Amino acid sequence: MSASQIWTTTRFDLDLAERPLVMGIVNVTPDSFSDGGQHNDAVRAINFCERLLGEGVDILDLGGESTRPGAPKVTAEEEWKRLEPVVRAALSLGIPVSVDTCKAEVMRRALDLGVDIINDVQALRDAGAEALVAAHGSVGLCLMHMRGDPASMQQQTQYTDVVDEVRDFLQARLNRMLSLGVARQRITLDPGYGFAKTVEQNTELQRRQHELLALGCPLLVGWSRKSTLGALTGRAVDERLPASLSAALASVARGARVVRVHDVAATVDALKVWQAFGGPLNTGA
Ligand SMILES: Nc1nc2ncc(COP(=O)(O)OP(=O)(O)O)nc2c(=O)[nH]1
Repeated sequence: MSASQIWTTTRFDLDLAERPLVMGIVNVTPDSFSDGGQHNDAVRAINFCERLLGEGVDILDLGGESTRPGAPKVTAEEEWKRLEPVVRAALSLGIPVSVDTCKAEVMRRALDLGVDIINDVQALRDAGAEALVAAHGSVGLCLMHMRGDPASMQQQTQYTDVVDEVRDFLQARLNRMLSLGVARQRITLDPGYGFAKTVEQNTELQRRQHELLALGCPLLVGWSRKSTLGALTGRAVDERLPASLSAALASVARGARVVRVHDVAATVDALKVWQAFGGPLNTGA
């Protein structure tokens, strides 16, 4: 069953997905950490969406503000000005469209246009975001772990046990949204690789990622091109495709159901081979 079929029938019930899904990153920003400026206007971003469709993407994730460490804040007006034409065009492509935003105002405008998923790296902590999403009964959600904001998060890496504390955070956010009536099958959870975590903490979280499966929601992960992969390989941000593919497969082997990536075609190929070779899903190994 394709991602679109899952969406039309069950609205983001990933338990029906027969394989890990590929979420393609479309950053309509001048300053994203790896592709900033490449799709920074509506025409180029829309063309990129169409290219990703041809490469086999399952979900488009549209972002209008960088979340890299130290990224400057963008107003809701500016963020939506960047996103609106791309959202409108992406919605006409017939595959699920996600908007990557922390702002309730941007969420509202995206939901009014009919986007399928809200992907919030701050797990709906903006005023009004919880109620807004809960009121939209069919929208899919990704709740991610981070601390602080892009300006402060890398100063907040003090954990007793990073995996336990990420799990406890996600459990609390999940419980909150369930208490507001959001159906569990609409929710994915994300450990937030690269957010308020050191290289060692990111790798520890990966090694024990399967422990997050106890939360009972599909995991969405985003390793693509991130600085931990650079630290492990010595590769610059534009040389991290092999590392990104390896990290995506490692995450899938430990239970991830959606991988959020820049390089869709390569990831689709890697997952095809992994699946053909009997790659188990959610092994927890
Ligand atoms: N759910 C989820 N969303 C995310 N959004 C942005 C980034 C950062 O990557 P990118 O969008 O490429 O960079 P930037 O934030 O600089 O635009 N990572 C994640 C992630 O790991 N998980």
